[in-house]
Amino acid sequence: MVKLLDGKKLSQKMNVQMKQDVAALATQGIIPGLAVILVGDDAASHIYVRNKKRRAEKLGIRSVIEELPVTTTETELLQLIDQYNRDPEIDGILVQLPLPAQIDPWHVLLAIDPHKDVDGFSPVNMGKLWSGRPDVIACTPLGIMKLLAANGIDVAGMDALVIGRSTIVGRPMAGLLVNADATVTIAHTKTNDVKAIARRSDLIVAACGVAHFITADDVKPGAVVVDVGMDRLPDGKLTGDVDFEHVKDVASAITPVPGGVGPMTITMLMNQTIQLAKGRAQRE
Ligand SMILES: Nc1nc2c(c(=O)[nH]1)N[C@@H](CN(C=O)c1ccc(C(=O)N[C@@H](CCC(=O)O)C(=O)O)cc1)CN2
Repeated sequence: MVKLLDGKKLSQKMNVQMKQDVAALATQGIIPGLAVILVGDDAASHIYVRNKKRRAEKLGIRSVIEELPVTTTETELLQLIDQYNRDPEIDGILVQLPLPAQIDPWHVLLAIDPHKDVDGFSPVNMGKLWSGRPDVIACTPLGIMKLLAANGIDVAGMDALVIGRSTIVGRPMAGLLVNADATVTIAHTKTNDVKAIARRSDLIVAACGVAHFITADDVKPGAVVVDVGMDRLPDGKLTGDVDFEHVKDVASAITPVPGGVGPMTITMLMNQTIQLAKGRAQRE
């Protein structure tokens, strides 16, 4: 029987601990603070940001949502980041991606104080991860590691394939897997025969943004399959990079879309905001 890696269920379970952590911080006079900056009109980003706000409210985290027009300049955005870098009641700063073309995401990542970089995308935090000394970690890959661990899946010794080399998922995912003693291949658009690599992998993390890219023929029997994709079928239905209906008959464990990796992303964001607030409590 295939094991369903249910991110919604694990998120609900983690809510209990997070609420306790927030209550404990409150006794020290600390309310975790999260600043979320959204530039532009991307419809999906607006939904994600709204969900982050709701989730923060439920947990007792103070969230500040900045919705900036699509015409915002890089200088204006960097000034706002600087304001939150200096705000003692803000523990985490997140700039929702993607950004409009006039803003260079690299400049944004350099501007966020690494101690408040709740996304873990800044070069300091990415460097720490790849140095085997992780601090703040990108939420989606961290959520995947939690989901695997919560389901008793130890990646040590596994041949793992990460499809995609983005800052949000592929690169930090590979770093986490290496740190957990997996042998990792990162595939990208120029990789020769990614499907052949998939067929010999014990773990596949698909983050390529192509609906149903991984089919049952690409999966070794018993492999673990993690789907980070959020793609739309021609009928508008949300699906992933993995052909779930057929791959579930070959894999030993698999994440659904929706309800797998996605919910864990927001859960880890909340958890890391709380962890950063705990750091503030220790310093004060
Ligand atoms: N600064 C960041 N930008 C972006 C990140 C990020 O981690 N940091 N990740 C994504 C978007 N994202 C959070 O920001 C995100 C995407 C999807 C989900 C989610 O819960 N998905 C649901 C399905 C939702 C739907 O029905 O459309 C699921 O998979 O079950 C959460 C967070 C890009 N930008």
